[in-house]
Order: sequence, then structure tokens, then C-alpha cells
Amino acid sequence: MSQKREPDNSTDDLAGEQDYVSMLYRKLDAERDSAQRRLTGALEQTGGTPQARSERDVATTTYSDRLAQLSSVEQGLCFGRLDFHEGETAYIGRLGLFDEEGDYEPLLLDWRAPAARPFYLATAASPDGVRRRRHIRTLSRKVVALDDEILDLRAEDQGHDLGLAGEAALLAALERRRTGEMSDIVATIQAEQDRIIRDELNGVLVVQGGPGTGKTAVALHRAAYLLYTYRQQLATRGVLVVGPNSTFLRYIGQVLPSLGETGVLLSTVGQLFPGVRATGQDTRDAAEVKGRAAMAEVLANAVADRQQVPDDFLEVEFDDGILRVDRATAERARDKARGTLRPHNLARRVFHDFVLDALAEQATSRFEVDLFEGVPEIPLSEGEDPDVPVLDAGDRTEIRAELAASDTVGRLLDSLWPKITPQRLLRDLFASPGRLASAAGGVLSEPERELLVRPEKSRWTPADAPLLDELAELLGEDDSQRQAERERRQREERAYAEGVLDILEQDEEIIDEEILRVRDILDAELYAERQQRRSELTAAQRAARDRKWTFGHVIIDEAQELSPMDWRLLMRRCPSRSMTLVGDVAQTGAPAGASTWHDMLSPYVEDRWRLRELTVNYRTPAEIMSVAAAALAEVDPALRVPTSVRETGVLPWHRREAEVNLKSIVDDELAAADGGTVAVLCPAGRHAELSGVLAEDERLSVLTVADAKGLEFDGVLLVAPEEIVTGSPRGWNDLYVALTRATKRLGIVYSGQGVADVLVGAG
Ligand SMILES: Nc1ncnc2c1ncn2[C@@H]1O[C@H](COP(=O)(O)OP(=O)(O)OP(=O)(O)O)[C@@H](O)[C@H]1O
Repeated sequence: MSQKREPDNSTDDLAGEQDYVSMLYRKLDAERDSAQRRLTGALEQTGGTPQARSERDVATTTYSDRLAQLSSVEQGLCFGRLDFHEGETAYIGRLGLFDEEGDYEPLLLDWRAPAARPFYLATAASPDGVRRRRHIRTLSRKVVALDDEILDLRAEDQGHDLGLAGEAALLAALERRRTGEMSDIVATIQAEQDRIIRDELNGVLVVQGGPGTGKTAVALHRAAYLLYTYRQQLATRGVLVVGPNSTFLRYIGQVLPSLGETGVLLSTVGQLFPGVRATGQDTRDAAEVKGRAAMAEVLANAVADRQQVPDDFLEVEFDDGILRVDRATAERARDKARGTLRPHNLARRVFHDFVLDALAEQATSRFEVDLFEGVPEIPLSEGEDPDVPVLDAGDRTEIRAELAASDTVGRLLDSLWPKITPQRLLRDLFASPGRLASAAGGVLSEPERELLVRPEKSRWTPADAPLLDELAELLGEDDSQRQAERERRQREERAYAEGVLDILEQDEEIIDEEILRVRDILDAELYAERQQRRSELTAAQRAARDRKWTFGHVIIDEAQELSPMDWRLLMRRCPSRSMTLVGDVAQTGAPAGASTWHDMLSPYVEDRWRLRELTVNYRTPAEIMSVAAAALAEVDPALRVPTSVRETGVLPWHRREAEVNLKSIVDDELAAADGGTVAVLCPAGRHAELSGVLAEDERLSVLTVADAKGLEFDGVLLVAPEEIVTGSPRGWNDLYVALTRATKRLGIVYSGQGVADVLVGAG
């Protein structure tokens, strides 16, 4: 590498940058005051017409959003500076600030703006006009350090071959103690990461990278970048970020708000079926069966099983007589209803109508016979047609309406083709070996079906959510009334949106970027949609409540863990297939997860996806990675671990369980972490026991490997790796995940010999 670091941090340099940074903070304060004043003004207005009230709501939400954004960028507002050969200078930070008194010159470039890009990409070989890149480190509002790089090919080689940008700032960031919450990496994004973050919006982008290569960080920064660059396109539909479990979502939860973005829905797949909380847990084997693509067929069969015909006939009392639905009539009705290809609950009306028609026909004939019973035959007069019905159309309609209103008839129809919810159907299915045998007989073996059987009142599990979603598609929902109501509201909103746009045009004082953009680009229709979003809920909040919501972009972390049924649900949420999938197929632990990207994606997009790879490990030091490499070789000898950025000089330690007191080792590790975090990672079978024994400390977590996925800790104590390996067909993958969670220290406590033989010699 050929980027020279200049001696820096001279008092003059620091003072100069402090002046500039202080000016930026004054500007930020002024913007905040102005947004606060506007918000207070909007809140103080009372009364007025419904339109005026709605306009006030829009203003209130706009200014609140802006205030939240301005507050979120307080820490590290400005973190970089570029000096170009022509003498120009640009400052880079978390949001854009402009000089309103002087021609709107940028005082601070948003990191996502195209002009800020050389900060992440420029190298000595390809400097893009940049002479010096400076990282500005701040603590609160004080400039504490500067790291400079001169991009000059003639400069002496610095000895690092990973092509890192801003190496000193990067290493300082990586050395920081972990707090249990992920931080943003906006000041030190590396070139290979930047290219992924700014990749185009459309299509399926797959990001493959080993542990610690920044996949999660990149995925989140990409969400922020896309929202900035394609705001108009994405603001109404929102962005969905999917993670493997709620611990992980809590871990990453602060990153997007710290980048000023709140309109993103973070969710697990298990949370994506509104109204259902998945608090139960499946066994590994049950989860695997539920995740199979074949479950789609089982569910379709289970729905078909709810569309019954009588063995022979059914009878129903009506108007002091008996009417009959025979098998042939019910079969014709069922064929007609199924022939519409509508979902079950919508096709139900077709079935019911057909049977009602048949019953009405019977009732009418019977009525006519009754009418003439005992009446002497009267000869027809000349020209009279003997086949003209005695009852006219009005009479027939009346009889049919009476049948339709009859409770007994209704019960009969429902016994053949009931209205049913996904929840009801799935509960009934899993509670009944008979129903399961009927729906899954040709698809699952008996032992596999037995894995699914459970009491009716069992709690929902994460693997149930995709099944419920599939059923919701198969069953459909008769929401014609709700639809009409929604359309009426949209018409009203569009009408006053015209008025709101006029008012925004007239408000000469409105200067913030958001509003300028609204005025420039929105037409009334789009504005109505946005206004609805603002005045009620954010896109993310609305999406969380609406199963049929489709997102503008979907980002999936740990994508290798998803089952085929999970994929079916997620693909429904993103018909545009504008998606970013990040993961590592060497870390797959879930029994229904995939081993290749091709297997995962081909059912949905064939080979229309683009692959980008991350190759540098920012988390785990080289000493620990050499142990992890031995585990990875057991997964597949052809796989290679990513290259670590750091060496710490601290070797992993190995002990036998019989020789140690776990409690005191944990205390030692907590002390060694020096205020940082420590995790005890153990096989699932030992989790309850270990969580009970180990002292409560907010810096300590006791976790199974599945729950530690995606997380990191300063120190990791790995207990009984043998049981992790034997506990699952993907045991070595799980062990590889466990070994790569530490940022500084790793200790392994063995309970047997086999795994020790592999790992001890390696590190
Ligand atoms: N450019 C960067 N600057 C500073 N820190 C970085 C950078 N890239 C990654 N990191 C840090 O490295 C660590 C690992 O990143 P991350 O969790 O995103 O990796 P990952 O690829 O998702 O890992 P895994 O697959 O093991 O879950 C995090 O602490 C992250 O903040």
C-alpha cells in the first residue's frame, strides 16, 4: 500500500479544525432552534376546519421528524475532511449542512452524497483528485485527534496489504470496548464495503462474507444510503430489515437511528405475521419439517380438506319441510368454486350460492306441488302453456332470500365450506393426527408428521409464521368492506392534499431541505400518500400491522438461516425483488437453512442475482481466527477464513472442564475485559443450568450458539464444544460461529477429547 500518514495533531491543526467543527455545531443548533420554533408554532394552533387541522398535523410531523434527525447526528457530526489538489476542501459528516447566507455552499457533506464518495474510495493509486484524507475524531463537541493520509504514490509503503482507508481511525474504532449495542461505522467504511452500500437499488444483491467482515454493518448503512438516495421511491413503501432473532434486533437497533433514519422496520421472520406473537419454541427437527417447501403442498391440501361434500346427502329443515343437498350437487358446487381459482374464503360465496340456488329450486318445486295438493284438475283454456311456472320470479327471489337468511341452512353450508382463519386452520391441523395424515399423507412420513402434532392451545413458534402467511394467501380475506372504506379515505386525502401543497408553496420561510424537496417533487397524489403516512403512522409502523404490505426494499441479514417457507413469505413482501441478502453459507446452523446461494434463490429469481464478497475480518484477531480456521476446515477443507485486520498478541487458552471452576474463570474473564462484554457460549442442553449458576452481571451473557449469531463480545468463553459439534448435523458450522464472536479474548473449556484434538494444535 502506498498511502502515507502525515504527522498530525499539531496544536494549530487541532485548533483550526475545532473552529470549523464548532461553527458546524452552531449551525446545527440554529437549525434545531428553527425546527423547534416551527413545531411549537404548529402545536399552538388550535381549532380550525378539518383541513386546517390536517395541515397542522402534517407540519407537526414534518418538524418533529426533522428535530429527531438533527438530534440524532449530535455525536460525531463531522468526521472527515478531503483536501483536493486544486486547493478545494470538503468536510464530511452525518448530514448535509449548507451556508444559507452564502449561495447555499455545502458546509458539511452528507456521507451518502456522491461528492463524499472519495472519502471512502480514494487511494494513492486512484486518488480521484484527493491530496489528503483526514479523519477528525471528536468527543462530544471537542476535536480530540486527527488522522491524516497523503494519497501519494511516491510515499513509502506502509506495510499493510489490505488496502485500508483511514487505518488509524479504523483501528481505533475496532479496539473500542463493546457495549452490547452495535455502533455505526460511517467514519471508517472501507472501499469494498462502500461499493456494496452504494450498489444500485434494483434486483437481488447477495453479499457473501465470512464472520466479522461487516456484513451487518454494511447492510444497515445500505438501508440508510438507499433511503437517502431514493427517498421519493422508498419513503412510502419503506424498507424492511430482517434479522435472525430479537436479541440480534436489539443489538443492531441503534445503528439506523444514529444515522438519522427511523423509517425502517426491523423484524424477524417470526414477527412478520401481524397479530401473532411467536413465543413458543420448536424442536430442531420440527422446525426443519415446518421449513420445507413441501409444507406449501401440505397446507394447500389442508385447505382443500375443509371443502367437503357429503358421502351421500345432507338434509335441512326449511319452512316445515326437508330439503336435501346430495353429493352430486355439492361436488358441482365445489368444482365451480374451485374453478374460480379464488382463495378459499372468497370462493366460499360461489359454493354457497350454487347450493342455495339448488335448495331454492327444490323449495320452489315443493311449494308448487303443495299449492295444488287437493285442488281438482281444471282443464287448460285455449292457448294456455302447461309449463309456465306458477310462482313468478319475485316469489323465487323471496324464497332464496329466506333460505340465505336461515340459520339452519347457514350451518349446513358452513359445515361443507366454512369461513376459516389461518390461525384456526393451523391449530386444527397440528392438533389432529387424522387431519395431518389426510393433508400430508403423500408428502411427509409418519414420523415426520408426528413431529408436528401438538395440543391445540400451544404457543406459536417462529416457524409457524410463514405457515400462517401461506395459509392467509390460500384462504384469503373477504375485506371488500374495508377496501371501500380505505378508498373513500384516500379520495378525501387527495382532495385536501392539493390545498396543503399550495400552502407549502406560499410559506416563504420554509427553508429546511425536506420541505424544499416536497415542494419540488411531489404531486398531490403522492403527497396525499405521504401525508397519510405522516399524520397517522410511519411506513414502518403501518407495514408492521399489514400482512399485505409490500416494501420498497428488503434487507435480510443472516440470510443463510432462512428456510424455504421463510423465503416464500419474504418474497411476497417484496414483489419488486429489490433486495439485499447478506450472509455466510459457511455459518449456516438452522436445519432448514441453505448451503449455497443458488439453492436459496433459484426458486424465486433463477440466476438473476449479483454476488459481492467481503474479504476482511474487522472483528476477530488473527490469533483467534487460526483456531476458527481449523473448525472451518472440518466444514469444508476448501473454505478459507477472511483475513483479520488485527493481531493482538493474546493467544486463545484451552482448559479441561474437570480442572476449572467455571464461576471463577468467568470472573477472571470479566476482569480481563476491563469494562467490556463477555459471553459464555454453550450447547443448548447446558444453557438453563449455566444461566442459573453464573453470577448476574450486565456485561455477561450466557447464550446458545443460535442466539449468539451475528453478535460479538470482547471476551468469549466457549464451554463443551464437543456437545456443540455432536448436537446438530451442522455442528462444525455452529462451532465456527461460536469461535468467531470474540473481539479480543477466547477461552475454551473442553468436556471431551475429539474437538480438542482439532482445535488445540491450531492456536
Ligand atoms: N469499516 C469498518 N469500520 C469500523 N468497524 C467496522 C467496519 N467494518 C466492520 N466493522 C466492525 O466489525 C465488527 C463486525 O461487523 P459485523 O457484525 O457487521 O460483521 P458480520 O460480517 O455481520 O459478522 P458475522 O457474520 O460474524 O455476524 C463490528 O463491530 C463492526 O462494527
